[in-house]
Amino acid sequence: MRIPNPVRPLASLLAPLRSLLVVAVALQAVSSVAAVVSLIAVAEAAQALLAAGRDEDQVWLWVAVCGTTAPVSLLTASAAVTLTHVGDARLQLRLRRALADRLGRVPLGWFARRGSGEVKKVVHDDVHAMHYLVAHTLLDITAVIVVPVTALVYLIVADWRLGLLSVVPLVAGIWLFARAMAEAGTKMADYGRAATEINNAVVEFVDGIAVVKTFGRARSAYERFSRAADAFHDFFSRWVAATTAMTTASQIVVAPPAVLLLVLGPGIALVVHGGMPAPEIIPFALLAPGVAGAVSNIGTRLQALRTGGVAAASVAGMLGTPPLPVSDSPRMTEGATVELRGVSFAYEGGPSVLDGIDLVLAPGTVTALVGPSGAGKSTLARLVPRFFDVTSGAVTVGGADVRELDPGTLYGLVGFVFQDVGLLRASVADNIALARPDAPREAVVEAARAAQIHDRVVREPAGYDAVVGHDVTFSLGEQQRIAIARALLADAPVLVLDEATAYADPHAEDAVQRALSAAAAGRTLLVIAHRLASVREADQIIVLEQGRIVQRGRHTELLREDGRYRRMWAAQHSAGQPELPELPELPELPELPELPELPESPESPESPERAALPAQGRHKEART
Ligand SMILES: Nc1ncnc2c1ncn2[C@@H]1O[C@H](COP(=O)(O)OP(=O)(O)OP(=O)(O)O)[C@@H](O)[C@H]1O
Repeated sequence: MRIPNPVRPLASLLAPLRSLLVVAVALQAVSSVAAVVSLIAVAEAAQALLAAGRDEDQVWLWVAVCGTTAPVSLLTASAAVTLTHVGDARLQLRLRRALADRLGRVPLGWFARRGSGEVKKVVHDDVHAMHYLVAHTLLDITAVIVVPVTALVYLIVADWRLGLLSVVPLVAGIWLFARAMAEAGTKMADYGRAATEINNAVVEFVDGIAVVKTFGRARSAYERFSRAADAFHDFFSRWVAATTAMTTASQIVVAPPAVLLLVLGPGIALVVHGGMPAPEIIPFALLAPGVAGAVSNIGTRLQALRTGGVAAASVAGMLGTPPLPVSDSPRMTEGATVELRGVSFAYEGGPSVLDGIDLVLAPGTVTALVGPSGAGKSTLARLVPRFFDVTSGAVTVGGADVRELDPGTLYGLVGFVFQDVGLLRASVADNIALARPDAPREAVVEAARAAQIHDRVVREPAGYDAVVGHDVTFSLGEQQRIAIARALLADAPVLVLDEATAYADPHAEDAVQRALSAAAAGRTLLVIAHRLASVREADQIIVLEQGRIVQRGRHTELLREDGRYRRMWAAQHSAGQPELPELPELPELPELPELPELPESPESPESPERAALPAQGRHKEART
């Protein structure tokens, strides 16, 4: 079996434990030698007993040697295992701390490309997978080497002819095992492919079960899984058939009966023909099976080494993730104006996603980002809290480039509510007070009221003490309102909201909009909106298309222009409101200058366009 390159990361991760592991391995070596010596002592005592002219002192001497080395072997083995476990506990703690530290310093955008499952696998599973390797495998490998070597040295000294014969099953076992593993090694990639195909088929089948069933595809999805399972079975059968003969042969030649037959047969012949005294055959009966027996455990040890090595490579890979560069001399900020100057951005190795963005977000104003799917709205919004660094240009908050701000300062300045809210398994109150754990309950409730989630929370018997995920499960819209409450309580002067109302139910949406308008007072608010109706009152609307700003202005101004915004508005209203036949007439909109003269809405005096829509239409605009 090929030991893959993960050995290098493994060695570097284990470097701080080197001296401890060296001592443990040395203790294990002593233990293995002592174990062999105690067997030698038994053999020698037996020979002394059976020898002509028995020397009783000699017998008792060997009994004493055995009585000493056996406990020494046990004690040193225990000490070695204790040391490796201590080292393993230290290593796990150190790795988990280092990983937590690194995860806290990588760009937030790094997480966007990875599922939480992948991060958990490395931080928990892979670190744990290294346990067996550090705590057990190193010692096992030491024993597998030291025991046969010590025994062979003794046997060769005792009788070189039978001693050399004892090497034969060992060498034959290793050769056959290596052949079996070489065969397995070439097929390892095929094994991985077959296993991945099954995985994908299962995930497709289970994840998409509702969709595939709805569209009558359950049978074909199941068939894909079935085909993958059959293919895996066929491959595995061929693989096992190809390697079984060699593996079995290697096990047979090192099995004690085979070894005894091979060594004792000629040994007895030697005794019969006077080539050696009969008692001298005893050490070979006792020790020769143990020499070759080491091979039978090699497979398990190598597999453990390989698994630990692969896990170490993942851990080392995550530890090697470049952290977000942090300025040595962080700048101070003044005010909460956000500015993007000549900003261009491309994801790593990808095409340009934003190009030449110039934008100023003034405190106390709401800026809405709109545009077709994939235009770059979320990307632009994420540049402000520095999920990613711009490719060129600069993003400034309070006059300071975000790259020159201390991350703590930046997150204190910029609050954000994105689509993936991520509530913690903690009480509702703790979830809301995440950024201000010492906030009084009244402040938490006030924020929840403003975010229109208070009524829902108090419907729970435990109210604000209900534990999310245990006592209460919130809908996506409710989760987002809790996140809004969290952002309001954090009271960051700049607030970035990505699809903040995407999941809100129609009844709550107007209220959330009002809460956000209130939150905007004095704040710099950047909102991504798919529903144009929700941002009609924004101070400026930025229309993005293919990463460029193609229009900017207020709602009424943009409707007057013959541009993307007006087409989007028309599309949303014609798609979402068949009851508004006049909306497809929007090309007539140059007459809109008349709009300010429309009667004011009683609920929303500053929104004449809103008042112009029939009440039922306000909630029915389709998303882009
Ligand atoms: N993490 C990422 N890695 C690589 N490319 C990405 C990543 N996130 C987004 N993109 C690409 O960047 C472009 C802009 O995506 P973005 O999510 O910013 O658009 P959007 O306007 O917010 O779209 P939507 O309205 O559908 O959410 C798309 O082509 C998208 O495929």
